Amino acid sequence: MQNPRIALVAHDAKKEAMVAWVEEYRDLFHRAKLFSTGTTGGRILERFPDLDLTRLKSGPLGGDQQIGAMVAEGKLDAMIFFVDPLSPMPHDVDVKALTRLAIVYDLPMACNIGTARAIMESPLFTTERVTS
Ligand SMILES: O=C(CO)COP(=O)(O)O
Repeated sequence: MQNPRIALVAHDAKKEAMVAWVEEYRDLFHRAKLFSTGTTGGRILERFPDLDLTRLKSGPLGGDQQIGAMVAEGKLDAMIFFVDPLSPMPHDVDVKALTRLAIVYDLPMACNIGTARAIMESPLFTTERVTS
């Protein structure tokens, strides 16, 4: 895929892991269009300022819902969302809604590093899609 459109989101306890994971795939991400919730995007851009990354609102302030709208409009090719399974979230309903939309629209979505690696190394990103 030439310019994959990828959403990157991480809860606070997972933000370091997200930045480290972006480092692993930085070559691919340099030709991707990235979209992140506010704080996650800020952390990624601090480390990789040259990425094409659009920061949306912070998750608890509507960022998850903005990404959900992109899913519903077919504007994403994959979503990587490192969820913190051990902390209660004030915006848990938004997280659930976002996950639900990824299922509804059959969007490849990873909630942990293992699945995120599997997606990035899948034919979706490693081979050119033939379009007619
Ligand atoms: O809370 C989030 C996802 O639910 C992430 O939002 P931030 O990237 O703004 O911290």
